[in-house]
Amino acid sequence: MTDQNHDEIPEVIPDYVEPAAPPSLDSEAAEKAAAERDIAVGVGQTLVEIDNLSVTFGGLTALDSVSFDIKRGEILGLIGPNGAGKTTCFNAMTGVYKPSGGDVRLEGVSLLRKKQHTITRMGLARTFQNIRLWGEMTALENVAVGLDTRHRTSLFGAMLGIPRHRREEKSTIERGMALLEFVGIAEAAMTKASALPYGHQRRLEIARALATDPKLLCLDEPAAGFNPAEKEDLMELIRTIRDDGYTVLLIEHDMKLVMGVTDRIVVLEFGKLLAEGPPKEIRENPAVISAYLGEEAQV
Ligand SMILES: Nc1ncnc2c1ncn2[C@@H]1O[C@H](COP(=O)(O)OP(=O)(O)OP(=O)(O)O)[C@@H](O)[C@H]1O
Repeated sequence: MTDQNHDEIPEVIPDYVEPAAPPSLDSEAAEKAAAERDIAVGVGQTLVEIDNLSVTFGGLTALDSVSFDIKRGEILGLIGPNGAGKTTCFNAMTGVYKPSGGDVRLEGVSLLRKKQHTITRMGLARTFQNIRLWGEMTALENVAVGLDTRHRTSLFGAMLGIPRHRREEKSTIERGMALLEFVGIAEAAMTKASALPYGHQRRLEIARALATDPKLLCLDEPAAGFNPAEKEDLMELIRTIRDDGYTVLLIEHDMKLVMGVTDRIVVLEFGKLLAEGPPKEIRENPAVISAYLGEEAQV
């Protein structure tokens, strides 16, 4: 949904910041958090195809025949001025909005007409611009909800306490704790989500999305409301997530963050694809600069 927080609008395109070396991973936490995943298989292959995707709201075309690919193992930035169609694109990909045309394919399989929870199970997870956590549940319980989407025990099996259910319960706690550790908030595992500091809530959202073991993690403005130091930490976390074998699609208004963390960038303007390329190229693209200058002039 459109965010009217103009504090987040970049001052045109700031100086390019060369990405720092990735931090070392806590390999034990990473292994528990993603025990069943084939890490870094097929890096660089097409994971998601956005194919002539269109979304209309009444007379308004919010997304107009947009096409781009997301490659396995990359951090792809999705940027554009306010109202360009970024969140609409996320919503069409994740089954929140029904596209009026085109297709979205994950590993060649169309996501159209699939329910949101089916799309999650197929491997597409997201966070929201406005944090959506279960406020009365602890941080660990919030992550457990994500992990539950992967369990195979039937309700009947759970009621009978069959060994597989007990194993799954134990692994939920272990993997949940590993995920909280992975995003850096393990000490807050037993704290109610609503009582967590804002930055921890953002990290918890990411942990909950990772709990579904996604092939693609979509982050919608994860740095909104962060101070510069928190943004630096977030960039490090996003790189760590990518280096652990996940593919990331990132909507973000903060240009320093986008330029510093992404491998490639797709730019939307007025619902259309404006440009696509590596950060250095995008930063120097006259059409992109003028799109942002236009936005600045409107502020
Ligand atoms: N549910 C909706 N009903 C009607 N119009 C909508 C809806 N969602 C989005 N729009 C409109 O579609 C256009 C694209 O909005 P969208 O939120 O996707 O842009 P955005 O690029 O994510 O912007 P922002 O950076 O401000 O979040 C805007 O004109 C917006 O007002």
